[in-house]
Amino acid sequence: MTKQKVVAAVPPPLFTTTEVKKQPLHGFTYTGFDSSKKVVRDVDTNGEMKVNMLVDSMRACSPTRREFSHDQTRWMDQYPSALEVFDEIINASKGKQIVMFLDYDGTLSPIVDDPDRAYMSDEMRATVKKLAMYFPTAIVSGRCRDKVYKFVKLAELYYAGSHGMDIRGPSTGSKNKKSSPSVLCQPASEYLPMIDEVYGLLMEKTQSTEGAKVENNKFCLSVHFRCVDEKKWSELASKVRSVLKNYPKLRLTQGRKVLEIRPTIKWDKGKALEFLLESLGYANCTDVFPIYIGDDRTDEDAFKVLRERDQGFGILVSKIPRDTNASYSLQEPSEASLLFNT
Ligand SMILES: O=P(O)(O)OC[C@H]1O[C@H](O[C@H]2O[C@H](CO)[C@@H](O)[C@H](O)[C@H]2O)[C@H](O)[C@@H](O)[C@@H]1O
Repeated sequence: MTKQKVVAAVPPPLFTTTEVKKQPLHGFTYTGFDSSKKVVRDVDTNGEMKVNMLVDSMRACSPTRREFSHDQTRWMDQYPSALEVFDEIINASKGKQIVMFLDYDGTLSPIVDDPDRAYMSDEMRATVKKLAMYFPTAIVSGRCRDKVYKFVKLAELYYAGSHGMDIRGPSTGSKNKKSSPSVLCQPASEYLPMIDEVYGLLMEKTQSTEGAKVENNKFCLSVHFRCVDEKKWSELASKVRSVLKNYPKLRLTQGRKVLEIRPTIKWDKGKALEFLLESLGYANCTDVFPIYIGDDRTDEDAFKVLRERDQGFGILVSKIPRDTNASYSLQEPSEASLLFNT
């Protein structure tokens, strides 16, 4: 993208903390995929979600490549590789201000067994750094913001951690005297004590399930089952459910071999994208071109916002055909790096 004619980046205006209106409670909500690749939303009003339903969806969210191989060609026709249509993308963005939104895991770093070792390559870091010299660039991750910053290590970016519930702007100041960036948006701050409490309970409950790992992402939690024997998924699902049934203000969503627990507030990566565009002064702007690259279910909220705004587009990183609101696809993180260097 370095050859792209760039519209001068507008310096971001001063940010203020955003107040988010609290939404009514929805009880225990699960969002996931079924095997026919349709989005399923099962809300059990009594808070009694069946564990086997959750296990089914854990399986459906973890399909093997083999299961989908025959769909691949058709899917690639519908969601062409962003690398192949690069010129089209550049043409569509001409005269507009590109704003880049990048998911972390599975987009900038390859998926690995140990979430604490999901490092991004130096090459990818250099590429993102270059990108941020031309366009306002944000990392939008399910992870705790501090943790994702430790992986990315680029002070000039915007960071939206905890699925967008913790947003900060770039650090400013000289190399020797960096002024710490002010918090821009933390719509779920009142949930912190509850999240900490549930983290403790989940750690205790799941410690006997071999391979399970609970990650504290500050405003949300992850229960990883990538390293859990599939025969134990049901046991793990029961444990998670038994804790969550006492917390109707928390909901359960699902990512790549991970159960994600988060507040029921109506805030997601899509809202974070809108917040950042607004903060950058592009709320009602027609000449802005946001590009969002992500690999996970949670990135769909951002893809959807772009479709609804009819601005820019989403790029899904996936080797496996999936229903998506993105417009283009990439197979893996290394292709994202290739795209930026085209
Ligand atoms: O929004 P993201 O930046 O994509 O974060 C979503 C989750 O990413 C991490 O988990 C995923 O990556 C791990 C490391 O490759 C992998 O082991 C795990 O199976 C994946 O689900 C992160 O650890 C989670 O907390 C995030 O919610």
